[in-house]
Amino acid sequence: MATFFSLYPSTSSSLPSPPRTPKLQFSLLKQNSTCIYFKKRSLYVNSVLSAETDSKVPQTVQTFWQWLKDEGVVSAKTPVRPGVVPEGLGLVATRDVAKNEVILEVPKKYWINPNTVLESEIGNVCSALKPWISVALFFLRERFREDSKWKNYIDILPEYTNSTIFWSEEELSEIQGTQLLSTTLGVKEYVQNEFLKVEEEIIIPNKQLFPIPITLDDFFWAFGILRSRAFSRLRNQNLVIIPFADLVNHSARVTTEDHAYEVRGPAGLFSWDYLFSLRSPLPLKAGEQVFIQYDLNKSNADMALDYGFIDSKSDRDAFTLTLEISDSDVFFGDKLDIAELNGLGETAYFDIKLGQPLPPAMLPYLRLVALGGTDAFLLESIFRNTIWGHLELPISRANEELVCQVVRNACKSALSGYHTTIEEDDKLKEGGNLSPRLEIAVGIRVGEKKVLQQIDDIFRERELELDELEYYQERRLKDLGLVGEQGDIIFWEPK
Ligand SMILES: C[S@@+](CC[C@H](N)C(=O)[O-])C[C@H]1O[C@@H](n2cnc3c(N)ncnc32)[C@H](O)[C@@H]1O
Repeated sequence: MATFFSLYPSTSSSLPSPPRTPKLQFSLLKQNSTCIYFKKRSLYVNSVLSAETDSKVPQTVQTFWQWLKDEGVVSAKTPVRPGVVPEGLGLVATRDVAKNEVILEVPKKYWINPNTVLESEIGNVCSALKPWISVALFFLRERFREDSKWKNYIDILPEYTNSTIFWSEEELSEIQGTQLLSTTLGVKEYVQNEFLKVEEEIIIPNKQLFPIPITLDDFFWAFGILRSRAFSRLRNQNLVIIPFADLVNHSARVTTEDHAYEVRGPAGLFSWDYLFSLRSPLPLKAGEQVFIQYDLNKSNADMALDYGFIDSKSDRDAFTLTLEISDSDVFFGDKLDIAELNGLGETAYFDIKLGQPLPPAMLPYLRLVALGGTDAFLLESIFRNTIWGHLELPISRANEELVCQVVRNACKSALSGYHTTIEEDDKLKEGGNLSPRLEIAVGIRVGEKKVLQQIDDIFRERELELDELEYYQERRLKDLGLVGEQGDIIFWEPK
């Protein structure tokens, strides 16, 4: 049966998720937080060209295409070919293609996943490794082998992308103050630590399997390849690279994600196998490029880190607020208990998107964290089953005011960490002519600032309404029938 999946989403894949980024001041609120470069194929052409017919398609791509033909993966009926496109390499239609028509099928024996590694010569030494690390080592070993079965494929892979993990210090300074910078540095540190571990435990003790030294840069290359090209959510496949299918580029014009399926079908002359089957989400004319949607849920920061480009849709602009119950809070135990009863923890992450309302649990969590003083009675165990309902509405003026102040201060503090203003960035974007990496940097920093501004606006407006809001005590009196129409308190006088 067909299974829905998309290019590697950060949550369900075996690839590591980026570490959460550092925090803002005060434990109430903490902050988290087109193009591709090739070593062997030095090309950057702005037209859509296709293999075989075009001398600009590098020899490596021609050889890869011939290999796919020889192996029977493609035939004269295959309606796409690799082509040079603005995004690097891509898939180009060789004839008109209907919407949802199957454009390619790749048999399972050409997929690269942790099982491929297990069945290889390094399978024994890699079996206990994290899936992404074993696949990374596999790629690196195959990359250096002249007799590799995968040589024709590995030869067409880019040397690096515009992912922020490949940026120089100078380029990274353009995202100063952003959550993306903290995430990027966190990911780089994580990858480096994993490399040092695997080098000591696997690579060095098994020199016969890894005769050519593997450097940290090599390891980053493999990480970048997996991060930008792995498909996931395929049945039982959290991390899989599908050569040929991984040439497909992303377009925001595609708004659905269900283009790829795992099917059973003929895989060669006499055999059947699982096939990775890709459909074109858009109708195409001959010569046009195939696009898919990589992941509707990724923020622009995720896209910049994983793929090295960002999308123009504003709801990709996001900022993650990290809230925390301080362990020095006298009510720490009760607050944690309440948070856990409601599916949250000592630390909670809230992804806020431009133009979207705040996540529903954010205000209750903020009120919980800020709860104290005369409101602390609500933390008593008799309220445990009803407290979250109370927290969904304002508790007291003091509590609501504290929440507003803390959020606004945190937003202001975060906004002061960027080295440019929204206006300056908007001007740079309008001017155009930015290098691909600067375009990402400007897009990310202006997007984050706009979200922070949006959060600040929400809590500024709330501050202005503090006198009009209805708080817990009034609601309680109303429930007891002790407040009149005008909000006046009805005193019960015994007859
Ligand atoms: C799965 S690969 C697609 C094939 C790739 N273009 C190549 O040359 O090998 C994903 C990479 O393609 C590039 N890419 C895909 N869609 C893009 C887009 N809309 N804008 C810019 N680059 C894109 C990025 O470098 C990304 O990391």
